[in-house]
Amino acid sequence: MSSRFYILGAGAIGLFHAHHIRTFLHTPVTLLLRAPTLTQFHAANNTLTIQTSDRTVIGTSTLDAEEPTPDGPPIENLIICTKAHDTLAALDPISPRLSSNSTILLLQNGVLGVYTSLRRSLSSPSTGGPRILLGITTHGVTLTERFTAIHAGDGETSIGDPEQGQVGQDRVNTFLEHVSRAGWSTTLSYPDFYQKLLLKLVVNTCLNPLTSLFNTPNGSLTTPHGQNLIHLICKDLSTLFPDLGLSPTELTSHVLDIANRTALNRNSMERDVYAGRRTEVDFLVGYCVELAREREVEVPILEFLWEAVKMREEIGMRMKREAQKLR
Ligand SMILES: NC(=O)C1=CN([C@@H]2O[C@H](COP(=O)(O)OP(=O)(O)OC[C@H]3O[C@@H](n4cnc5c(N)ncnc54)[C@H](OP(=O)(O)O)[C@@H]3O)[C@@H](O)[C@H]2O)C=CC1
Ligand SMILES: CC(C)(CO)C(=O)C(=O)O
Repeated sequence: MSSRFYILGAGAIGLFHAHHIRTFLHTPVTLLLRAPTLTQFHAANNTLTIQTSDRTVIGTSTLDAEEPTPDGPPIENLIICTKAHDTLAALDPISPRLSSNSTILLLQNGVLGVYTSLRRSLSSPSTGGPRILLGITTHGVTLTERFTAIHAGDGETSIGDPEQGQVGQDRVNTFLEHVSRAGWSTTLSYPDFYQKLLLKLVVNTCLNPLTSLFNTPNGSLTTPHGQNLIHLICKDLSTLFPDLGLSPTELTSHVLDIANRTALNRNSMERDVYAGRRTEVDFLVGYCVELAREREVEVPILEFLWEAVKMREEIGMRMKREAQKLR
C-alpha cells in the first residue's frame, strides 16, 4: 500500500486531520485544492498552522498540494472532509484515480447520507470499486486565516467499517492501523460505531436546525420551551431508530446534555444559515425523512423541520445575494 494520504476538503477539519497524519505518521500528505486555494497555499509556502484558542501555536505542517484532476497517480488513501453536499462534485474529477486499491474515509457530518449517495455512484468493492469507511469527529476546529486552524474544542476522531469482510479487507486494515497511530479510534465493531453515529445524528438533527431557526447558540435550547421542542423531535427519531433502544425522554436527556456542554457554541448549520451559505440539513434531517419514507414510518415533526430549515436557508442565501448587489 502507498503510504501517501490525500485530503479532499482542506477546510478546518481537513487541515486539522492532515496535520495529525503528517505529525504522527510521518507519511506524505497531499491536499487536493481547487485552483484559487492552491495558489493561496503556495503563497503560504505550503504550510498550515494549528493554534489553541488563545493563539498559541500547537504545530505547523508543510504538505504537498495539487489540483483535483483525473490525471495523476492512483489514489489509495483518501480522506474526504468537504461539507456533505459538496462531496459528489468534489470527488468527480479524481474518480478515475480510484480503484479497488483505494480506501476512502468520510470525515464529515451527515456521513450516513453521503455514504448512501456515494455507494449509488461508485462501483462496489466486488466490482472493482473503492472501500468506504465512516468517521465521526467531536473536535471543534475553526479557521482564522485560510491555512490557520484554531483547535477550539478537544474531542476524538473515531472510525467505523460498514463493509467489514468485503473484498480488500487487508488493505482497509492497513489503513486503519496507520490512522490509529494518529490517535484515531478504530477498534469499535460496526454495530457499536453505528450506535454512536446514530446518537450523533440525533444530536445534530435536534440542535443544529433549532439553533438555525432561532439564531441562538446551543445552550439557549435548554429552557422549558427548548426542551419541549427537542422532545417532539426525539419522539420521531425514537420511532425511526428503534434499534437505538432509547425512549424519547432518554434521547432528549442526551441532547440536552450536549447542549449544556456546548452551551456557547454556534454550530455550523447556524453559522451557515446566517452567512447565506447552503447547510448540511439535507444530509441530517433530510436523510432521516428519506429513511422514514423508505421504512414507511410517519415523522411529521422531522418533515416540518426539514422544510423550515430549507426555507431559512433560502432566505439567508437571498439576503446574501441582495447585499452583494448593493455593494
Ligand atoms: N469544523 C468543525 O469543528 C467540525 C466540522 N464537522 C464536519 O466536518 C465537515 C467539514 O467541516 P469544516 O472543515 O468545518 O468545513 P470547511 O467549510 O471549513 O471546509 C470544507 C472545505 O471543502 C473544500 N471544498 C468544497 N468543495 C470542494 C471541491 N469541489 N474540491 C475541493 N475542495 C472543496 C472547501 O475549499 P475552498 O476553501 O476551496 O472553498 C473548504 O475548504 C463538515 O461536514 C462539518 O459538518 C464535524 C465536526 C466539527
Ligand atoms: C454537537 C454539536 C451540535 C456541537 O455544536 C455539533 O456537532 C456541531 O457543532 O455540529
